[in-house]
Amino acid sequence: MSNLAQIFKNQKVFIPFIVADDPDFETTVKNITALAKGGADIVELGIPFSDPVADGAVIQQADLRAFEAGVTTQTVFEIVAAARKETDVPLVFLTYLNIVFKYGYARFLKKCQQLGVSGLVIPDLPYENRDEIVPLAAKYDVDIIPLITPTSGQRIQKIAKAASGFIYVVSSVGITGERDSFFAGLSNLVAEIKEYTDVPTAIGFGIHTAQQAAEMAKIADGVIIGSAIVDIVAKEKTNAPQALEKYTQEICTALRTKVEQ
Ligand SMILES: O=P(O)(O)OC[C@@H](O)[C@@H](O)c1c[nH]c2ccccc12
Repeated sequence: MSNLAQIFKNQKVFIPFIVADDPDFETTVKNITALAKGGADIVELGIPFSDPVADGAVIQQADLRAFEAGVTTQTVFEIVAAARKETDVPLVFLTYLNIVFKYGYARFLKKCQQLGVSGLVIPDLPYENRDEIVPLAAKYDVDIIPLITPTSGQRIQKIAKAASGFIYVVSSVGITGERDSFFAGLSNLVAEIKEYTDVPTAIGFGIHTAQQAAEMAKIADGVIIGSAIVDIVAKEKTNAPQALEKYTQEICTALRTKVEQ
């Protein structure tokens, strides 16, 4: 079982997402540390990309702020190295494939291994193209986290069977951003995945309140929140670390008490 999968063994898992270098290097390092302190089990760090096709406005704006700060893939690795002096929280990257390709697959994966980045979520890598990176990633102990969406249909079985780390279950059809309702068949979708694999599941897309997080944790093994957190970073700027720690505590309390009592 991979390091990431192990994290899901004992409790519902919370995975907050932030964009690297939004709004700057130092704040990102502090934000990662604050999320860990607040109780995050895994931090998902987004590598800014010029064509983030799966992202809504909030994350697109965050990518632009990071570009203004001059972010490169190298900067993102430096941010992780700096954060690693403060925290050993498990990390995964959210990255579009081109960033990894451009850096060089082996070079990128080696860096991940050195810095303790345990997985990559690559939204524009379809199952059918996984051989592009999955076998190489395995050599560096990096899980490529597959996404399953409400439209995955016939492909669910093969995606689930080939998964490692955890499976990212997309809560609704569309792009990232806060929502008030989710795909109605979500619990059936997760149940179907569970027929094929023991690899844990985490639901993301649209979740922003503690109540929603608790509901999702009844369905899956973990919950991912991005836009709501990125929004806090945008509003609080250099005060973001405190605000993120508090928000993370609230979500973790909702996941671990309401659901499991
Ligand atoms: O922002 P939301 O709706 O809370 O969704 C999580 C999400 O931000 C994060 O996992 C993510 C950011 N960009 C993505 C692109 C594709 C899939 C997932 C993501």
